[in-house]
Amino acid sequence: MEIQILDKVFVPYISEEEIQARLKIVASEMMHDLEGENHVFIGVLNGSFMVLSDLMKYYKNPCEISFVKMASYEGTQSTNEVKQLIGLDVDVTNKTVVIVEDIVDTGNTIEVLVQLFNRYKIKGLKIATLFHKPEAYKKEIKLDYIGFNIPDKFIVGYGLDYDKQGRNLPAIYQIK
Ligand SMILES: O=P(O)(O)OC[C@H]1O[C@H](OP(=O)(O)OP(=O)(O)O)[C@H](O)[C@@H]1O
Ligand code: HPA
Repeated sequence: MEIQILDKVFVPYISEEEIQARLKIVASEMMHDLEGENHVFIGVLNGSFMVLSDLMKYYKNPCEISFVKMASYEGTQSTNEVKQLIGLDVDVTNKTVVIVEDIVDTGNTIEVLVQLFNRYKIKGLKIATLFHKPEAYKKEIKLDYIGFNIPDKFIVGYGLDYDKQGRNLPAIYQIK
């Protein structure tokens, strides 16, 4: 069923069940790769609050979890300027850092995050994202875990907003 958020109409795109099934698979891949490693998951607020919460319910290795807050989008457009609004509050020294994003679109945000974490003496850096738009991606940075590759169309739900609305939807909707 179509939904309206502010001035835009969205159509159902990826269901709650499809998201949860994919998260279980990604969590088990991560558990295999990170076994025995001292590691910390870093969610990128606001968008990643839902994916990190659900992903961690399926993730059984001992680990730390924290968040940073970055923002670059206004409405449906990237501003090309990524601001850090809440900084890092965990010691990442000698740990493997796993950045968890809801979406990697142009790659502007992830580029700033990689620069940020490379300033610390970390053991390694991995990037996980639930959604990725390969056609919009402008960077060379490798993404280690991708939930869904999607076309270059604006989506909303499951943490992702349109003008601050729609983050609470449990499924993903695509702009009509
Ligand atoms: O690859 P990019 O083009 O940089 O887009 C991806 C970023 O955009 C969104 O964040 P946004 O800046 O909208 O902030 P939010 O998480 O608070 O919604 C999303 O959560 C990613 O962090
Ligand atoms: O498609 C999108 N939807 C919501 N937020 C976003 N941030 C980057 N791309 C998107």
